[in-house]
Amino acid sequence: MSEINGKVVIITGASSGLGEATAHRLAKAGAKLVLGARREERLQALRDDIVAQGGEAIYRVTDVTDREQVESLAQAAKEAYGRIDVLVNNAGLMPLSPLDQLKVDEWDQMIDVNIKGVLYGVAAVLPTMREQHAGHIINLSSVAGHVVFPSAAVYCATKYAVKAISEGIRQEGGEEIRSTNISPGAVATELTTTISDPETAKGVNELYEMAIDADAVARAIAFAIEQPADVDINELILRPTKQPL
Ligand SMILES: NC(=O)C1=CN([C@@H]2O[C@H](COP(=O)(O)OP(=O)(O)OC[C@H]3O[C@@H](n4cnc5c(N)ncnc54)[C@H](OP(=O)(O)O)[C@@H]3O)[C@@H](O)[C@H]2O)C=CC1
Ligand SMILES: O=CCS(=O)(=O)O
Repeated sequence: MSEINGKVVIITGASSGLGEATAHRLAKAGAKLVLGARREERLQALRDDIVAQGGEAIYRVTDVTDREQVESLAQAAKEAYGRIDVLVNNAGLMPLSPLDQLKVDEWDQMIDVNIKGVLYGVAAVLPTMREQHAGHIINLSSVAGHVVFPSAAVYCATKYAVKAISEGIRQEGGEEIRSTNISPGAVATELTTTISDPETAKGVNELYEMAIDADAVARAIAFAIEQPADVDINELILRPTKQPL
């Protein structure tokens, strides 16, 4: 039986894309899921789908920029299932644009969701994982957390930050807390819809013609979780085979 079976897994940004695909894959492997995002109707549909297929899931409407809401998501996991085994810190957005356009509100939003949201997730689960003497935090960085490219300075900065946070968790986690940094390249999701600059959107959408399916990332996440407790998969980079970046 898979190591995933019976594990309590919180997923932020579960209402679409990688979060949704991961929820489906982990539910099939027997995980007990706690789903968070802002769009309730999407979460409800996902929960219903998982339950209809014999899986276990609850959801809480969660904006990861609000620390109290992230704490409530973790609390819901403990109330429903008694523990937290894994947090998939996945919620994120990518409104790319050249720095000269000074889209400072979008810079703020990326910092709030992609960095502070991840940290609020860590703060919400770490005390419980310490009490349990076990836990696993999986953060969604990106290829953009390894290379910088034009129009992506702030997005890349957030994903480099996520990579640093993952390594910090690994170093401080000791024997108890596993830390996995997942860095995908182009994956077909709703991510590019957050780009408000038409020129940038055009270029990115051309790159994303090669995008791979979200389940590719879900499989990588499942691979990290299903390792035995003494094996910590720290870093996974996965791209479309033909992605040059
Ligand atoms: N797709 C790709 O090519 C790649 C994606 N990634 C990363 O993967 C992660 C998931 O993105 P992906 O699935 O592709 O994109 P999607 O746009 O499909 O999903 C993003 C998810 O984040 C949620 N979200 C956004 N803002 C908030 C918020 N304030 N609070 C809570 N949830 C929020 C959205 O839910 P809702 O709007 O309902 O709140 C949605 O469920 C991101 O961190 C992204 O940077 C990394 C590399 C490549
Ligand atoms: O996060 C996005 C993936 S890529 O466009 O940087 O490869």
